[in-house]
Order: sequence, then C-alpha cells, then structure tokens
Amino acid sequence: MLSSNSLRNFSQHSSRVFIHLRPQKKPILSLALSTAAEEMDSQSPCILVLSGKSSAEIEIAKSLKSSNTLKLPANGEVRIFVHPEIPRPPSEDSFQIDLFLKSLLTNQFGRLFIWSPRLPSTHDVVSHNFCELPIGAVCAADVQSKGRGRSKNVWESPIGCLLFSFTIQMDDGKIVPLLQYVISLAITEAIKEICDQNGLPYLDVRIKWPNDLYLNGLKVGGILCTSTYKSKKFNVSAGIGLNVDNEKPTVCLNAVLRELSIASYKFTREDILAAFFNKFENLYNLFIYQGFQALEELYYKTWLHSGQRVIVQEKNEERVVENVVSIQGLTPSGYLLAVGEDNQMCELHPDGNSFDFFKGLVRRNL
Ligand SMILES: O=C(O)CCCC[C@@H]1SC[C@@H]2NC(=O)N[C@@H]21
Repeated sequence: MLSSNSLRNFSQHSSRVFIHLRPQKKPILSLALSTAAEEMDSQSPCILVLSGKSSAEIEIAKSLKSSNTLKLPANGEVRIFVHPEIPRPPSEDSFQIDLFLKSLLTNQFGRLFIWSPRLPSTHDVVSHNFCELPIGAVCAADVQSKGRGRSKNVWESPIGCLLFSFTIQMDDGKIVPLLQYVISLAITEAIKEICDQNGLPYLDVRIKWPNDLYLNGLKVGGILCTSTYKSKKFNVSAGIGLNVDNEKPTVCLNAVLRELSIASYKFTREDILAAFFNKFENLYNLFIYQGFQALEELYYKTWLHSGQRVIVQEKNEERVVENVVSIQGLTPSGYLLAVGEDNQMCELHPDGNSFDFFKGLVRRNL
C-alpha cells in the first residue's frame, strides 16, 4: 500500500461505489488560511526552540543547533535556540516547555521537543528533517500558517489548539495503516486519564473512522499520517490537531468541560501532550508486540460506528443498486468490515473523492 520513497497520506484510495450516511456537520478546522499570514511568514524567519527530557536529548538539541541542519521546505529561513534560550519574552499563550517535560514519563516518544511560536506546519518540520531527528522527536507550534490536513486540505491552526507532529519508524508495512487508529486512541485515552486524575466528568471524545476526533457531534480534532520508505524502514510522520481552548468556530474541549462541570479546571495543551505520549508509548508497544487485536475492544468502544447502517450505492452499468450494510469492525488491513442484509461480509474502502470518508466507499465482498 505504501510506495517506495514517496510521501503518502494513509487515507487515499480509489473510487467506484458510493455510500450515503445522514449528513455530517461541517468539520471545524479545515478552512482556508489568509494569504496575508503566508506572506508574513515568507518574510520572517521561523523560530524553533529545541529542548530535551534528559541530558542525552539536550545534547542532541545542542548538536542540531550547532550543525544548523534543520530545514524548512522551500528553504524557509530558520533560527534555532536551545531551551531556556528564548528569542523574545514568551507571551502568556505560549506553550510552556517545562510543564510538558515534567509530566512526560516516556522512554522514547516526545523526549526531544521542538517548539515554535509560529511556523508553516509542524508536519513539514518533522517530515523534512526525519533523518536528522531521533525517533519519537516531536515538533509543536502555538500557531501554524500553513497547516496540512489530509487530502491536501488546509488545516486552520489558531491559538488555543494543540498542534504537533512526531516521528515513528516501523518495519512492517502491513500494519502501518493501523497506526493512525493507535494514535486516535492514545488521544482519547489521554483525555480520559486527565479527567480521571482531576475528578472531572468524562468528555465523550469519539473516533470517527478513519482519523477524526468528534465531540458533541462536531469535529474537534484530526490526525494526519504520512510515510516514506527508506532502507527497509517505514518512516512515519504523525500529525495531530486538537482544539483545546478556542471556541471559534464551533467546539473545543474547554467549552464542553465548562458546560459539564462547575470546577474551574481547564485542559492545557502541555498536560494533554504529555498524557498523549505517556499513553501512546504503552499502546504502541502493545500494538507492535501483540498486534492491533490487543487494542480492538477499546477502539470499538471509542469509535462511532459499531452497528452503524450505511447505504451502499453500486453502479452496475445502467442501474444504480442500493444495499444496506451494517458496520462490524475493522478488517486486518484497517478498512471497514461490514455485513449486508444477505449476510455477505464485505470490506468498505473510501473512494478518495470526498472529504467525508463515508460519502464514497468502495465495497469489496469477502
Ligand atoms: O485532515 C485532518 O483531519 C488531519 C489534520 C491534521 C492537522 C495537524 S495539526 C498539526 C500537524 N501539522 C500539520 O500541518 N497538520 C497536522
């Protein structure tokens, strides 16, 4: 599924048959960015502040600074600092690196940390510098001016959103497409854990297959995974956008929490990012050593689709035939497993034409 040396979005597939679901509300974050912002970015250098959990990662940060190897696409100008050096006083909205590093308890993921007050895309930093960075390195930004969504959509990335990308390396290409499900689950589990630890009511953040996060029927986040194949390894850049604290235009975690609880607690990006990596490292190890089956039960509890009935329209020359199928789970390759009214099992693939994956699915009988 992944071609050699080409950067591919996990979720692009070809088209034939259509499925209609009830209409989905519009995703909140994928809106056009202003060209003024892009122009501003092309003139000012991009600031990257490097830091590390332990002295080993701090040494890597220093050597990345002295070798000046980190690059942006189109040779955008970069200025590198090593934390706690700072280019200018941080604003009160700035990501607090020390809070994040203090709560991070991992052995590998998140330990080399790159923060920027504003950059085009964290995904670009990670994917363009993949081979220079240790596995598990993360880049987070307060604001992105050219955030990337899946299928070449732009991803609006204002202040208040958690915006980050990190590196993963995998040997087995067959399971690479399942990685985005492990990441989705690590986000929802991290939010649950923070609720638990702070005596808060649960926020019902759910996974909309394949890689959206929904809260109260609205998109609150999304996951983008791209990969290249090099020296027999799959180099995966995983990017996550999650609306933590920006009420515009629709939904964010803190607004929903305020409706549910009188407590003054607010989710912070630093806590969520650390909790994410703490969860992800455990789930990822289970996934690698025991397979996705070890996570399936939890995944099906968290996604929106068990038993969901969808209408498949198959175009047979002149006629359009409609069939209802009911979603049962995932197939081993990560597509939707469904059963028809005739008890025929089938696999549903997105057709790659529609922003809403459920609006175009190809059916393949099993
Ligand atoms: O289209 C989607 O639903 C996935 C969007 C992923 C957006 C995140 S924000 C952080 C990272 N950097 C990017 O440019 N994109 C991802």
